[in-house]
Parts: sequence; C-alpha cells; structure tokens
Amino acid sequence: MLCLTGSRSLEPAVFPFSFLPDRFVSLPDLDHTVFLRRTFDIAAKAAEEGSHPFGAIVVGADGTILLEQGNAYLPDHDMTGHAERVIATRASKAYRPEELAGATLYSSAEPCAMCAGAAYWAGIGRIVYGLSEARLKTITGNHPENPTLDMPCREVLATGQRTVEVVGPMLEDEAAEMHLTFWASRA
Ligand SMILES: Nc1nc2[nH]cnc2c(=O)[nH]1
Repeated sequence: MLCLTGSRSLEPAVFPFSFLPDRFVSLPDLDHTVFLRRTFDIAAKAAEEGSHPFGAIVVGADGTILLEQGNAYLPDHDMTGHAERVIATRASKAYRPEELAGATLYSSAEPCAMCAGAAYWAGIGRIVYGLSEARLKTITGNHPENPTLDMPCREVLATGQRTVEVVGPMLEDEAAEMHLTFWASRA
C-alpha cells in the first residue's frame, strides 16, 4: 500500500490510470446526434446571454446527462472559460475517475488544445464534437475574442498516455450555423 507521511493512505482509486487500463473501459453505444443537438441548444443560450456560442455536456456510461455547461466568457471576460474546459474541471471535482473513464464529453465544437488537455486530465473516456476547429477558424478568422487555434484535438490526445476516443466532426453544417451569424455580428 502507498502511504503518505500524514495519516491518510492513498487507496488505488486515487490512481485510476494504474488500475483501469484502457482495455477494461468499455464505452456505451449512445445516439450521438441527440446529445450533440443538446450542446447546440446550450451554445445558443450562452450566446443569448452574451458569452460565445459553445456548449458541452458530460454523459455517463448509462446515458444520463451528468453535467451541462455553456461558454463562460461572461461575466468576467474569461478567455479560458471554454465550455469544455469548465465542464472538465467540474466533472473532475464531482465524479470518480472510474465514472469518468466511461463517460463521454459532447461538445458543439471541437475542443481546442486547452480543452482537450482538460478532458484528458479529468480522465474522460470519449469526446464527440460537432464543428471542427479548422472550420471554426474559417468563420472566426483572427477575431480578438476567438483567435482559433486550429490544432486537431486528436493530435493533442495522441501525445497522452491513455486512450481518449474521439468522434467528429458530426452534424457539422448544423453546428456551423450559429457561428456564421454570431461572429459576423460581432465583427
Ligand atoms: N471549442 C470551443 N472553442 C471556443 N472558443 C472560444 N470559446 C470556446 C469554447 O467554449 N469552446
């Protein structure tokens, strides 16, 4: 058993990746389109409230929506308030690693390098996204509120030491619609 110098011993659950190898984590067969469309609704609400049009949800292995999050640019003009980064932090605090290994992060747009990293560190097993970063970049250009990175999340995740399954782009034209109007009006 591993012990710290204090009185608290570390149970294996603290080290999920050492006892939950990829081959033991099976991800559920879910209807991605239903959950992605939910992220589009969340994204639209975030934009109505003055933030940016991005939304994310975390869905558990049994198909239950565990968390929802819109982009959190407002109220503080937080440029790191991406929906996926915030929800990954929340998920990591609220759920056990075993639960998150079987969970799916749905996002209206492809997670940027920061958000892919956050999902990785939270231990989320799968990412499903709508709009690709490459296409988002063609819409936002070098907008000061969204100078899109254009780094495929698969490339970020490929540098990690455990597998995160990635599905996307999916429903991409639908996902692009709100960005076309939003960023044009924000020019
Ligand atoms: N994927 C993604 N890109 C963003 N760019 C600015 N905000 C966001 C966000 O919440 N999600």
